[in-house]
Amino acid sequence: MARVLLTGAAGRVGTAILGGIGADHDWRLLDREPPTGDLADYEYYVADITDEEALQSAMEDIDVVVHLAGDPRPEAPWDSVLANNIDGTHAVYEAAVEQGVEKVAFASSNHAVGAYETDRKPHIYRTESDYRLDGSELPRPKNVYGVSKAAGETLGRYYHDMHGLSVVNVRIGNLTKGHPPVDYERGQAMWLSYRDCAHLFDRCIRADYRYEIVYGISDNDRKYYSIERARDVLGYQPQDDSAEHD
Ligand SMILES: NC(=O)C1=CN([C@@H]2O[C@H](COP(=O)(O)OP(=O)(O)OC[C@H]3O[C@@H](n4cnc5c(N)ncnc54)[C@H](O)[C@@H]3O)[C@@H](O)[C@H]2O)C=CC1
Ligand SMILES: O=C1O[C@H](COP(=O)(O)O)[C@@H](O)[C@H](O)[C@H]1O
Repeated sequence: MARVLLTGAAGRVGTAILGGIGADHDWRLLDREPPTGDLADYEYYVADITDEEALQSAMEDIDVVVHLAGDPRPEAPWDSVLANNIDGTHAVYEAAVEQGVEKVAFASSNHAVGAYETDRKPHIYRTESDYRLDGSELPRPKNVYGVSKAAGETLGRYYHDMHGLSVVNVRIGNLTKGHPPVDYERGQAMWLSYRDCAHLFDRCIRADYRYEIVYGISDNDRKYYSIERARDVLGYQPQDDSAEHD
């Protein structure tokens, strides 16, 4: 069993992960919100992600950090993404190096590459399109939230190259519980089910890798993100497809 620190555990992605693989690893949780419901059963740190002392303590004897904490709003202002997303991710990597953590899985976003869609939409959201981003392309954000996610990916590159951490950046699509977004082609093309989300982060915890950027979507008929890298490197085997909900 890996010893895993999950930051941002009280949010939607954290809920999907713990709901699917909560029994499969030895978890420690961190969030600035106090635990409610089942979260109270876990070892839990209530702290801001920029609190270096709390991070040092939360990462003691931890093998893998799954870093989700941050401002998830595409419309988030600069001061918020600077503090919560960029400073927060920097603080996580600093503590990870200090505490000898082996791997970090970072919740990046489709918004790190949102500008590739300009002039190509809505065609690329449709089944007949074979346009794919595969993770080898440069970031092209359309908002400062996306800029903060690109910065997080680059921080990971630095901490991999200069400090030897294994890093996987998961450019998460659109996570929704139960069914894909309705009347939203883009959201259907980048849908990530709760089940596939939990499985994908399980693979991030278990697999061996160096520095990776993968897309976190289900195996949707409509897609403009390739999941081949996640399949090849992580052993990701998604079970869901937004088309099954049409
Ligand atoms: N939900 C989605 O479809 C997607 C999410 N993501 C990323 O995944 C991560 C999690 O997103 P969600 O679960 O959807 O968001 P959420 O808002 O539901 O959860 C985020 C959690 O992080 C905590 N948090 C925020 N700032 C913090 C801070 N400064 N210190 C400590 N805890 C803090 C919040 O209290 C919350 O529990 C975010 O980094 C987001 O950018 C990326 C792409 C898509
Ligand atoms: O990064 C994120 O992306 C999803 C999907 O983006 P949207 O533009 O289709 O809403 C978003 O729902 C989530 O809040 C955000 O963190």
